[in-house]
Amino acid sequence: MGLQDRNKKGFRRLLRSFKYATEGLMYVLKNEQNMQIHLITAVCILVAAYFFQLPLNHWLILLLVIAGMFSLEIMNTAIERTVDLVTKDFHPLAKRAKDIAAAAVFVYCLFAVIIGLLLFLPPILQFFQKGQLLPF
Ligand SMILES: Nc1ncnc2c1ncn2[C@@H]1O[C@H](COP(=O)(O)OP(=O)(O)OP(=O)(O)O)[C@@H](O)[C@H]1O
Repeated sequence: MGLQDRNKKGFRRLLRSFKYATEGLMYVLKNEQNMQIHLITAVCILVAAYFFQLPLNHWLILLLVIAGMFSLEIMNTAIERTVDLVTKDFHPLAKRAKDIAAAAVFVYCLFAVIIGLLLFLPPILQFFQKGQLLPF
């Protein structure tokens, strides 16, 4: 979209916004190792949720946590690139901004792990108590 189109409204602008958002998503997926790790982890978690036949409300919690994780990593990358745009030199404030953005992802990750344990531990324990080899 040219900068002159910024104030235009309508379906075409909506489509363009979608295209740019997709480009941003593809960039993060291609270039950010952490995002690739989040993606692989999310797939494993969803496969595990399927095998352990988690109830719908647990699926909804998992999906919310995964969506939050992805969104936060994307915002973290946006902040990193913005800081790089402002300065390529070492600057204490650049360090602060990047470290704080990374801290947001870290805090979310910690709570995501706690939520994952709370959701998966009961079915895992039940699975071993039953002495089953496979949960299906
Ligand atoms: N311009 C800068 N000035 C001072 N410290 C910086 C600067 N750029 C990066 N750092 C420090 O280096 C760390 C790593 O920064 P970098 O931009 O490489 O991100 P990253 O940790 O590789 O993130 P990711 O792996 O998610 O891309 C930052 O958290 C910060 O502490």
